[in-house]
Amino acid sequence: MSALLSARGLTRAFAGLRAVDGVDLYLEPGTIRALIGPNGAGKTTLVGLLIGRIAADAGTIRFDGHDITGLAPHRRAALGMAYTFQVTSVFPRLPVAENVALAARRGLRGPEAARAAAEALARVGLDGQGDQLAGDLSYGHQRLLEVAMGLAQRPKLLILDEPTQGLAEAEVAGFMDLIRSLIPRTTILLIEHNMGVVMGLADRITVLDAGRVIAEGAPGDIRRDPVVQAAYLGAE
Ligand SMILES: Nc1ncnc2c1ncn2[C@@H]1O[C@H](COP(=O)(O)OP(=O)(O)OP(=O)(O)O)[C@@H](O)[C@H]1O
Repeated sequence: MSALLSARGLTRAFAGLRAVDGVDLYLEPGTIRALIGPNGAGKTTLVGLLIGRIAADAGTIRFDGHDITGLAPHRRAALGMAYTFQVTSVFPRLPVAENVALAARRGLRGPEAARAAAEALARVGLDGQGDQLAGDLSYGHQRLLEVAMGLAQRPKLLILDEPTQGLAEAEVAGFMDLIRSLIPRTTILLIEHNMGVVMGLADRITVLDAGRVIAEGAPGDIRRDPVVQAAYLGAE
């Protein structure tokens, strides 16, 4: 099967330090990929390169048949890439439904945007709370709202940066069910520190360390990989 996203040789340095150093990444459609690695490994920078918020020094990125290497973030979004941030980015003074409607209108128009927004809210289970101010939702529900904002764009690829950070145990279980329910329509790239979530969700795991991919494979292989254990899992 051909990759939905393929990145080759992606490189980006900050003040001489290679935050991302010659990374290759291939995402099969309809799968869940986790990106893990110690603090400062380059995960957020890599995602920044994929979505176009950070320019690459070298390397190429193809997405759904297009070379997107030099494309602006909104053009990548229009091709079907959505992402949620590490820090919650909802508009607290707007109603929940309006937050999702705004996100939907980034890529879709009129009645289709309205339909996508309603669908996305229902998908994360917030359809009963559309009239509440987003800022009045619990932290966990705000994180779900963010996922709904990503889904409202009907993305082919949804990138989630530490989506379970700060969630209660019971919320994490619900979140995992939600992510599974998005497959195969949506492909998922997940930056995640919670190893239970990573091992429970990912089809494949890519391990970054000091800007390089040090391992990639199925969860069981990654768990047993001595290089990964030395660099990362052993330190947990
Ligand atoms: N805008 C920037 N300017 C300078 N250095 C940066 C910048 N962004 C990232 N870095 C550096 O690049 C390296 C990789 O950072 P990055 O945030 O991508 O790692 P990460 O794996 O996402 O870490 P964390 O798990 O802590 O979020 C770090 O050494 C960081 O200090």
